[in-house]
Amino acid sequence: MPQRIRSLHKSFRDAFRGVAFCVKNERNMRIHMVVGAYMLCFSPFFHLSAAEYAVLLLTIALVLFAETVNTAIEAVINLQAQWYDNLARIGKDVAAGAVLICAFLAAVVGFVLFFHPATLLFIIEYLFSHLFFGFLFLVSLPLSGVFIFFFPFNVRKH
Ligand SMILES: Nc1ncnc2c1ncn2[C@@H]1O[C@H](COP(=O)(O)OP(=O)(O)OP(=O)(O)O)[C@@H](O)[C@H]1O
Repeated sequence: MPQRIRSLHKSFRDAFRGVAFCVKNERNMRIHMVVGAYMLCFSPFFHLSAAEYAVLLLTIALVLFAETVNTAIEAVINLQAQWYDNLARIGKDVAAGAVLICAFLAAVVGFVLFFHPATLLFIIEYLFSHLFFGFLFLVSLPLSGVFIFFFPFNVRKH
């Protein structure tokens, strides 16, 4: 493999490893992923426009971005501050605050795009009348819980 391709391949591999680290070690990351996945799965019921889909995708990406940057900041702070340190606390609190702001924004976007009581009722009826999808939805709930709280099952932090 030529050197340039190899270095491109390596940078992608490193970036994927970073994302995988967040998914394995950050429960909040898994919560954001599950919520984002449900939003995308149910979005066809809401007949979103292209612009609304763009807002939805950007919002999901923003929350995942904030969580990954928060994880990176935590790791760098841990490298420097092994013990209690006021600046370390401020750095971690501010980074967590950035995630909170993005999650709050995502909740508002979700409310604006998806709070249509008639459509929500239709979805419930749909899940009851289409047993396959109803079954899939029911099965997805405990699986999501297991993914959020128990994944990756046997990997220790760091
Ligand atoms: N070295 C430290 N010195 C002072 N306070 C700290 C230190 N490490 C962590 N803290 C405090 O504990 C909080 C949680 O830090 P921790 O490293 O456990 O992050 P976390 O629980 O993984 O956070 P998140 O849920 O955002 O990923 C921080 O927001 C900070 O207030």
